[in-house]
Amino acid sequence: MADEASVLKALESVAGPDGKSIVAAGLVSGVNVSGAKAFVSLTGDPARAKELEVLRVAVEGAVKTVPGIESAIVTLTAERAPAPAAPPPGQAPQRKTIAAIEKIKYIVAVSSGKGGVGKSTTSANLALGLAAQGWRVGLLDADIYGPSAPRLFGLKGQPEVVGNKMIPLEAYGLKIMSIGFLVEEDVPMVWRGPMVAQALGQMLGEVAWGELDALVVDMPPGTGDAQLTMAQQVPLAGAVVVSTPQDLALIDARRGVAMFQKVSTPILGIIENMSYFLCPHCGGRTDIFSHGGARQDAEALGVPFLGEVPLDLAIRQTSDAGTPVVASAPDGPHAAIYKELAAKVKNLLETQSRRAPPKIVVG
Ligand SMILES: Nc1ncnc2c1ncn2[C@@H]1O[C@H](COP(=O)(O)OP(=O)(O)OP(=O)(O)O)[C@@H](O)[C@H]1O
Repeated sequence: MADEASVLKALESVAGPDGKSIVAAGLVSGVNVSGAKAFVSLTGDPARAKELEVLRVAVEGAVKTVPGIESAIVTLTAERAPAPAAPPPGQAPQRKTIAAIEKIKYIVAVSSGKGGVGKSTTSANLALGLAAQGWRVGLLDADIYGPSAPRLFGLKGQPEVVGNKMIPLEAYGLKIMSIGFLVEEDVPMVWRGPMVAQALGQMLGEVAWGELDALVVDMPPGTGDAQLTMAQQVPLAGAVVVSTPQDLALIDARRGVAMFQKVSTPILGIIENMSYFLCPHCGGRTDIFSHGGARQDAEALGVPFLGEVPLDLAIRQTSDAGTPVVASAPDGPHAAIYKELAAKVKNLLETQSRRAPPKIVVG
């Protein structure tokens, strides 16, 4: 079976613009083999974009000669200049967009300041809630540290590649793409900045999303470099920040809000997850953590508070069984909560002016 080493070996025979092997010249920034598919990223000087494009085709040909490889996706990533300093007050930062995603009306990030607050569960149910409003919806699981779409939607297998595009998997009417479909589950992933950009670029620009009203992006938790890179590179229409009521999570949520503000992405609002406990036996409500913190935080930060989702056994069980609650019990009380949140998000997206269409910026 083909592996990264055999692909890299084949790449050694490809000469770069200066005649040296592209491997020796350091142009290969990532190689990933998944079954019979190879993903190769080339990183080079944007001033040589034309030469690199010719090279991309040559690399594709070379990779396909490796026994066991049936298709190759080769992408070009511009060498990133150091992150620009904060823009002058009142001026939006320059946005580097790595892919043209013109058929997607709104791209919405779902983010959290820290892990484990239910960001993925919220993303999945929010996406289903938007679909329930009649929208065509995609879900991009960009959580490179712990992709959860395979578990949440009970999806296994790899996306088919047709031409040079990956076909998203489908579940409950959503088009779904996850980094978890591309890499083995138990392979530890170490992500450097350019690889994050590369992976995201592939999942956005090299997936046949088709026409979508909304693409919900389940972001990696936290507010570090990877998250900032993503927020900068995706032409986001807005961001939803998920938080739990504990103080620490709220401090992190504030950081999450600040991160999007830094890259001039409108915050659509904060959702408080695991806000209160609903007893499955008596239906009684208990505020396990001090309640209302996210609402107060949202008010203090001047961003909308979208609503509360209870800590509820049915939500956990359905999420972990691959049947998110909005899909498995669409008329139940939990689905009603998510649908209401989705209606608010839809309304905010529609009322807020649409961002300029993304441009491919090289350099
Ligand atoms: N409202 C809720 N009620 C009950 N369980 C929940 C709720 N929201 C999420 N969970 C459960 O909490 C766990 C963590 O949720 P999830 O994976 O969505 O979090 P996350 O923030 O995406 O985590 P990570 O940072 O690890 O990606 C899961 O087992 C999920 O089923």
